[in-house]
Amino acid sequence: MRPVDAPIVTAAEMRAAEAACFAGGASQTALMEAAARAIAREAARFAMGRPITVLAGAGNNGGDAFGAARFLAEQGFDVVVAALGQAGGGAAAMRSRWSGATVALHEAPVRPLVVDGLFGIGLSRAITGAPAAAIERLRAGADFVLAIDIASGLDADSGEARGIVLRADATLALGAVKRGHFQGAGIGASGALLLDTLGLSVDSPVRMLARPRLAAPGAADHKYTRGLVGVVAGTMPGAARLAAGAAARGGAGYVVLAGEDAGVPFDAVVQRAAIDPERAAAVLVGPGLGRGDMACTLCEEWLSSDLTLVLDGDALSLIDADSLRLRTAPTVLTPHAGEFARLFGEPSGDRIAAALDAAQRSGAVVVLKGATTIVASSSGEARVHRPSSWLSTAGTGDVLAGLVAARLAVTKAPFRAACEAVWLHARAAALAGPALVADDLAMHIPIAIAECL
Ligand SMILES: NC(=O)C1=CN([C@@H]2O[C@H](COP(=O)(O)OP(=O)(O)OC[C@H]3O[C@@H](n4cnc5c(N)ncnc54)[C@H](OP(=O)(O)O)[C@@H]3O)[C@@H](O)[C@H]2O)[C@@H](O)CC1
Ligand SMILES: Nc1ncnc2c1ncn2[C@@H]1O[C@H](COP(=O)(O)OP(=O)(O)O)[C@@H](O)[C@H]1O
Ligand SMILES: [K+]
Repeated sequence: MRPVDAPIVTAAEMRAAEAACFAGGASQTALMEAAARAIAREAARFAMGRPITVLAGAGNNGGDAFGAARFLAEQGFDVVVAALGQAGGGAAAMRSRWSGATVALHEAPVRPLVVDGLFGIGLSRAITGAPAAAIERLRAGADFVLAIDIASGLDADSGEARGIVLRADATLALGAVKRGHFQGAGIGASGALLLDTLGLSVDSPVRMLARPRLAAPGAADHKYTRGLVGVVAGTMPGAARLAAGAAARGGAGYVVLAGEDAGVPFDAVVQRAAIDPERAAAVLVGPGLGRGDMACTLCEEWLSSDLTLVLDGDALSLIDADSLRLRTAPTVLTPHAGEFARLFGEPSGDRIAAALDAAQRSGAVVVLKGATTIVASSSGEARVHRPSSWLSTAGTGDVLAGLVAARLAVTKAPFRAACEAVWLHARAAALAGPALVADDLAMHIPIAIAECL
């Protein structure tokens, strides 16, 4: 199945869940048989009758592979297993049940479907030498690679490549999806992500972002109760106008664009005026703000206010992460990788862990943007989402910042608001389609909202 709202685990969390399952009386062989059956089911779908090469390493990932080969052969598929090393532990039992053709990895025949059971969450060092050469040869010749649990060569936590990676067209995650599927080289090397939980009970405060449930305004609502968003314009007023337009379409009742050079807003609900602190439910500071003296002063003024803030773009270059802890009102930060590194230091491999650390340190909700976007709260919750790569165009971050401010004004709940905004932003991108520009994105927000009512 395609995972939705699924927990995302580290290798250590996965091993703990497996251990709890065994402590509850389940046998390792039974779990591996269930895994093998699930892999054979998916492989059969992708093979469509074509010959299959199954790669089997020495660990349990290889055990899953030997079991899958047996089930596929029983269904009549032409299967060869290419093995690396001597299977031990539970994998040895699976190997002993396989009586079909087996060759060494370096002799693996190139076939249309390759099932990758070389290494899973137990990868402990870089793949180099003869196995790396075999991987390159097989990938070049295969039409389709199905990875068992995780593509071989990916670090299960950070998604970083350790030596060569056998890039997959689809990955069947076993038990739970892993952090490495969403990060680093794992973004490009996992292909379509599928999940079989194998009946394991896994929970985590880190989950895939699900479609939010939104409510239409109530009969008693008016423009102020629905939430007034203030957007502070600076030296590049176009960015603030874009954010204001997104905030207006994101459900805010009223949007005020403030600044000397704000220009004429192009949306009826966006007024050019000063932001009334008594009425503003959320204020966005940063898109196109500039970094000069004026921008510094504005930033300091808003930071010292007791208003809910979204800090984006230039504001993120003018603030100090630790001073945010002094704020009494909620703060949401929306940095891209460069802004994040400036504020909190270069993240180690695991960006999810880095975003959680940053949220804890600053006390703010952190939206770490990129090919995978992570929403992290200071209480240790995170939601992870992979939007369309067509978002990688100027101005889409301003749209997201405006959306966060709008959802904050509506919900008054920072983590929830950031999650809603990230989902709506990605959905609007999917609706806008290829070659989108930031203005198209804003136009599609109402359709994305309609899908959540
Ligand atoms: N527990 C269960 O019942 C279930 C587990 N499941 C499955 O188990 C998988 C985890 O299995 P695992 O822990 O055995 O580790 P795995 O990924 O097979 O690799 C370890 C082996 O590879 C070797 N090795 C590592 N790096 C290497 C390198 N670069 N080059 C060469 N060798 C290298 C390493 O050698 P060592 O480091 O010990 O020298 C060891 O021999 C998991 O992803 C899922 O598929 C599911 O079916 C659910 C049921
Ligand atoms: N490769 C990518 N795949 C998916 N989304 C991306 C990718 N690169 C950037 N994005 C998204 O595009 C937006 C860019 O924001 P940002 O870098 O702040 O740009 P800008 O400041 O020009 O608005 C973010 O929402 C980010 O998640
Ligand atoms: K694998």
